[in-house]
Amino acid sequence: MTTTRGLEGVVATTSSVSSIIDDTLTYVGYNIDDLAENASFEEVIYLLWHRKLPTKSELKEIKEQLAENATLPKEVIDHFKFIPVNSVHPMAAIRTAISLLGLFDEEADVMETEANYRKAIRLQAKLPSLVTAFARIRKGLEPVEPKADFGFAENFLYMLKGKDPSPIEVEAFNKALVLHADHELNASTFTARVCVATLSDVYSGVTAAIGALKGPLHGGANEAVMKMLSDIGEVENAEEYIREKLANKEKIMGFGHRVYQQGDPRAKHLRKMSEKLTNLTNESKWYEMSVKIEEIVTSEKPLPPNVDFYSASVYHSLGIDHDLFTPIFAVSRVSGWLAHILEQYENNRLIRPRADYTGPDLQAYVPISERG
Ligand SMILES: CC(=O)SCCNC(=O)CCNC(=O)[C@H](O)C(C)(C)COP(=O)(O)OP(=O)(O)OC[C@H]1O[C@@H](n2cnc3c(N)ncnc32)[C@H](O)[C@@H]1OP(=O)(O)O
Ligand SMILES: O=C([O-])CC(=O)C(=O)O
Repeated sequence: MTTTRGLEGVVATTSSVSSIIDDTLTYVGYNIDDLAENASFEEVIYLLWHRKLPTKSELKEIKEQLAENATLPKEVIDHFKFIPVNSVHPMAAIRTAISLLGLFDEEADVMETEANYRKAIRLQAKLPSLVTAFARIRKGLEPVEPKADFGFAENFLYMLKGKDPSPIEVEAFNKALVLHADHELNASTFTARVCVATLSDVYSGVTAAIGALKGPLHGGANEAVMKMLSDIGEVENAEEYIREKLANKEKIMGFGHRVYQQGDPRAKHLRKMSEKLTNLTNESKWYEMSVKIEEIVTSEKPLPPNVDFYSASVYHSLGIDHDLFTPIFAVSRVSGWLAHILEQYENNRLIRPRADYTGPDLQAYVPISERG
């Protein structure tokens, strides 16, 4: 048997959802640059789930379905009042809350295609409500209901802050949602597919995926980037901080990628948005510091920034708490997880690789009475 550490380069499935070929990312054949500049997140959800862009009436319908399904069961809101909201990480709270949501869905274990699609709508609609309700309850505030005439990005910011966001905030947030929606067989999506390939349910798949996204080598990197920027504090401290980390062979969060060789095509969109937003908030130091870090890292190593690097200063400029950055990633990526879960069910086979055993040779069992 040959082993490939971290499954690098292993092709584990076919998929028609998204592709990364020669450093170009496409969703169903549409270039990410095109989608980032032009598409609403709702269009992208539809695209990922149906493998085609929606018509006007299909877009209207999915928007209505998302709006109708955004309300959380009272028990799920109430449970936030009984957990240590001020000490748990929001990703842990959201992971548990998604699992809890499944208990209130009568169709949770109905495995028919139509029922799975209805659950996908419910999960996509409810995740923003969950994240924003958690964020408000821990501050002693009441959750805010979404507005019927707001789109997905606008409603998220509205539910989070309780006031109407500005057009530039909505544009930035929509772009971030579009850019994070899917990414071929990344670790959390693979986790979701492994889970549901046992014919487990959609809620289990999404709960498992949230657990995988939480780690700092994956989605958790965006929060870690903001921690690094905050630790550096001022642009002039960046050089010494980064060079010392590199000399100690420590990882610089937000850099490197398993698949991209030349760079992550999503990063440039977030970089542009970071420049725009930090100027507006009179905190351009976060953008300037990020650019400085990029210059230093790329002068030392072939490690371009990934999607998590500039998203940190974008979310910070939108006034979002730093520990909500990864839950926001989940609010977007759940669309991709659900597309892959539905695809996995369509043509399922158990995912079960092998391990190359490296433990001791065959040993005789020694009874406890004869052991020290
Ligand atoms: C949405 C996302 O998930 S994007 C990724 C988000 N994660 C991060 O930003 C965390 C920082 N980056 C990393 O840890 C890695 O680049 C990963 C996890 C993204 C990809 O990892 P892998 O393909 O497994 O590469 P691996 O971790 O084996 O690194 C290969 C080499 O590059 C170095 N390297 C990789 N990333 C970094 C980094 N960010 N900073 C410094 N060195 C790095 C490693 O130290 C290693 O060096 P070595 O060969 O001298 O030991
Ligand atoms: O593809 C990966 O390994 C990680 C990533 O960039 C993503 O999930 O967006």
